[in-house]
Amino acid sequence: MSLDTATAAPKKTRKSTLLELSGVSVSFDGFKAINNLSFQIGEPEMRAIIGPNGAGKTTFMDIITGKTKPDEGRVLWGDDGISLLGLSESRIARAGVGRKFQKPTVFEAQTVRENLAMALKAPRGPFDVLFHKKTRAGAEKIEALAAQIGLLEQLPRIAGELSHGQKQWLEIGMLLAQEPRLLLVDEPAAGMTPAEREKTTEMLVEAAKTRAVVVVEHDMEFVRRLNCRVTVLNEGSVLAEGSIDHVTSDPQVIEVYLGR
Ligand SMILES: Nc1ncnc2c1ncn2[C@@H]1O[C@H](COP(=O)(O)OP(=O)(O)OP(=O)(O)O)[C@@H](O)[C@H]1O
Repeated sequence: MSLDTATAAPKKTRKSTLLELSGVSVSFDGFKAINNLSFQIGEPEMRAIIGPNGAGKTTFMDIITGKTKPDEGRVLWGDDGISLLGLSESRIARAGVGRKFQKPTVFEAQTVRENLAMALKAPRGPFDVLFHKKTRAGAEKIEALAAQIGLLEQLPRIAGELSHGQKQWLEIGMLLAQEPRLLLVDEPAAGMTPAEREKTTEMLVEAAKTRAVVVVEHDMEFVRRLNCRVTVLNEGSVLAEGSIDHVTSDPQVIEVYLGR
């Protein structure tokens, strides 16, 4: 070992943890939808979540965004490990958690440009008032975002005229405009053509270079192309975690999910 290597500061080899859930449980009418769940994601990182219907995937995301408060456990966020449990949904959104639901929710009567402009100007948070003022920097940012989501040519179009896939990308762009540190994406590939799926993969992989991205998806080919660590949920807990090859060869995963 050279002197230089020996005296150099230790290299940061691990991603820092952005979000950590530990021992989280939540029951609905006595039914444990989430059962002693522990989960960690770093920044940046891409993570896929798979699991059978009713495994708790939606509830897991609802807990992160503050829509559902757990009965037990901890949900810690950011460099200082602050608890998200006492925070409202809009406060959590402002802290940097963005969520993309399965159904696209863009402003159909506005153009693609207007949709992105509103998202850029909007204070972070689902119910905050939208207001906007045109600036040169804003126009450049809109174009950069549109390029990122493959909609540069579509900027003047009314969002309602876009294809399903394009609407999904527009919404991803609107979320990225808010610069979330964690982006939660629910079944992005649903209803998309193979070409659209491929573009969506590229977009998410790119987004995950600078932030944490959690993708809940049933389409295993799509998950494989994300080329990331996979967490398998079942009955509200983590059943398996690791590479796609690791989890898809796990006999328990095959039994509860893949072998259906
Ligand atoms: N508000 C609620 N009240 C009662 N039960 C609920 C509620 N929300 C979820 N559940 C139940 O908790 C379990 C987990 O549901 P969840 O929607 O989180 O699963 P999921 O993995 O997202 O399923 P899917 O793949 O079908 O979307 C299910 O059995 C569901 O019926």
